[in-house]
Amino acid sequence: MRASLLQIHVDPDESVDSRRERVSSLVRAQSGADLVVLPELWPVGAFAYERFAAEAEEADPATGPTALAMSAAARDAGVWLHAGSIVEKGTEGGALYNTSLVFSPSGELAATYRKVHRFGFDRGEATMMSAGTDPVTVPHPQATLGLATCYDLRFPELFRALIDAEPHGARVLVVPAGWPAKRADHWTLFARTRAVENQCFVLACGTAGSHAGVAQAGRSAVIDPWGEVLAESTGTEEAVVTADLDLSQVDKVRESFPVLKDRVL
Ligand SMILES: NC(=O)CCC(=O)C(=O)O
Repeated sequence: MRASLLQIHVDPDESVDSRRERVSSLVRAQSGADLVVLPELWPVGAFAYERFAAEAEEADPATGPTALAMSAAARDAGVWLHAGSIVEKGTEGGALYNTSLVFSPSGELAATYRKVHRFGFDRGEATMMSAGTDPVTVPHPQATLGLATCYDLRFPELFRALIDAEPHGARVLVVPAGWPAKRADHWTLFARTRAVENQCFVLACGTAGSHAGVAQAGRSAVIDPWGEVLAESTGTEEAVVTADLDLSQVDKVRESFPVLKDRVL
């Protein structure tokens, strides 16, 4: 599986429309990849709380501008696209969600995932967005994908639910994020930890730039089931991080070091 992570520069000087067009072109340039991944809330910025309500949109490509643009870009490139997340305008009484969108190469919306763990404690996303409730896996033809978003990375029990999902547990964990530079070491530490403890690939795709005064970590990475970093962005600028995943490594690592079988609880 060839995976390309697009570490998008998000900054308030660029309009959402312009960024949407630019990101669509970047996705179209990835034809040949088996999976393209975008970061969390790249249209608006993960910390631009004051713009969440105004930029909220529908997850349906028939009505939501980001969903429509990403559906078309996935189809034109002929790729599976994890389009990162949007501020989703839910149908339930004005609720907002941090919702990831996954498109198949035909442009069909194959899955949505509403972020379960909201960041901010008593402010920001935690007070403005509603929480998702369900772990989501996606049947990519080469490997089942498990979805998580940014702050979710701090909650290992979600990842256990993804690898234990029926009928097929996740083998590639996809984590779009808008992770701040000041906690960049946590981002890389947790991404590698989730790979090692679940004996899975982890695709960790962050943003570049700075929005709402929060400088972003960048440091997107592709990590294998032994915890080795196959490819990464060492800088904080916009970047494309590409790696070829040997998916047979998941079974090889699980068989040669069968730690998952020793779980008691
Ligand atoms: N957007 C987020 O979920 C930020 C998470 C974060 O900053 C952290 O976990 O630290």
